[in-house]
Amino acid sequence: MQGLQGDLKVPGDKSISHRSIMFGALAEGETRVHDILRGEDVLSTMAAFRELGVTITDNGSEVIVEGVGFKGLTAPQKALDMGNSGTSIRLISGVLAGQPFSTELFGDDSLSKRPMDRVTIPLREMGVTVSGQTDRDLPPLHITGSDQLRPINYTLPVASAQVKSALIFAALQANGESIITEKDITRNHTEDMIKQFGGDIQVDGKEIRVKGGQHFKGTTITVPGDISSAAFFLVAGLIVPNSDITLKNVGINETRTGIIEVIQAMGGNLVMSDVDKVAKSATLTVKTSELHPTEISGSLIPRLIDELPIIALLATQTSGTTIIRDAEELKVKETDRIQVVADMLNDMGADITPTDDGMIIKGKTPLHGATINTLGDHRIGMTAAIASLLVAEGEVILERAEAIDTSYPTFFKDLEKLSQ
Ligand SMILES: O=C(O)C1=C[C@@H](OP(=O)(O)O)[C@@H](O)[C@H](O)C1
Ligand SMILES: C=C(OP(=O)(O)O)C(=O)O
Repeated sequence: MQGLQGDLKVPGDKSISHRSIMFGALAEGETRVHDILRGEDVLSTMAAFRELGVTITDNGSEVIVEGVGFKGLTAPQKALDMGNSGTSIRLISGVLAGQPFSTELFGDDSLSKRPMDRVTIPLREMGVTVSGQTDRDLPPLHITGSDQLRPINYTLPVASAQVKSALIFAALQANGESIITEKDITRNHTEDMIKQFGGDIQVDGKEIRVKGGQHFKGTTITVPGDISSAAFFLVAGLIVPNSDITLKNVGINETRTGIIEVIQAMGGNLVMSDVDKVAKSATLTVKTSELHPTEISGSLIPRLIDELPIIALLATQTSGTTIIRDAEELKVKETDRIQVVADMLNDMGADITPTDDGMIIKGKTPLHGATINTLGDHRIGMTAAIASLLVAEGEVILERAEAIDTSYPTFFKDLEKLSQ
């Protein structure tokens, strides 16, 4: 089998890209964003802020956001389309919490099945009027914010950076100091960015303190590559025979590097170089490796939550049984990623038992061709595409492959580059 060879700069981090638009809009003055991810989800965030009266221009080399400050957003003329993006709808709900006008937020079929009660419950406590569909507050959401928000002291019932970030955006507009306590530490890009925009936030382990009434100043942001996108090629490099690939400028924020720890625990040949501690990025080189199983659970889960579909594929090529626990959050992503990943890889010959909060994966299993439908989930699509590289018999037909544009529009071009 011909291996994957060469190097690649993976596209910008999706979480940081969303937030650079949001903070840029809420800051005073201009923000310039380099290497932003131009994936569908981030385009949804950009379109929403344009509807809220913010001028955002993309000249091809950088995105320029003309900040209006927390008081400068204007009521949108139409409902805001959040597309497929959980991050957009939940974080924007927190922004709108402090805006004294009404907004409707809606999304595609997948987003319309995702629970929003995790943000609406605490936002109501702060004084926001918000309603959704069914008892889980599914989208569409109708939000009427308040310019007299009460601060909140809230312990998150789920480990979710989206809920945490929505509450931080609301807290920044409240009358006083809020205390937000995490269930487990999750990605901290919102906290990092508040500091980059000249604001103040106190973090002590899982406890976060935020004062309302802050002013942010526009700045320049360079978005590092997305480790969640790099993950597909890290795994490909480890499991496709005769591979040796280098991924440059990959974000290595400590709240996102769970996959690196899993690869190391499995004995994978991964080398990190060119570490830039300020930009929080590095070069990662992987080579085809013999792997042994590990258990993936507890506080590691939020640090690799979006990588679990491709980690499941990795585990199918590992000699022994890999166990994933404590990952029930996977059920409320773009699809039920426990069931959909197990079904897809089992259809290709894997041995995966889905459980209530994870998977039991027995390896190594050879994989064969199958028809796979992404069901509109980008990470399912990319996992299937990498799995197809191992298929010796039959072919993989990928239906609804366009879902991949959500987070990685140049995925197939990059795969082709490494396949030459
Ligand atoms: O805050 C963010 O940018 C994200 C948080 C995670 O979601 P949860 O907060 O629902 O875990 C992750 O799955 C998503 O892709 C991006
Ligand atoms: C879960 C994801 O994104 P979101 O929640 O923003 O839709 C993801 O990118 O895997």
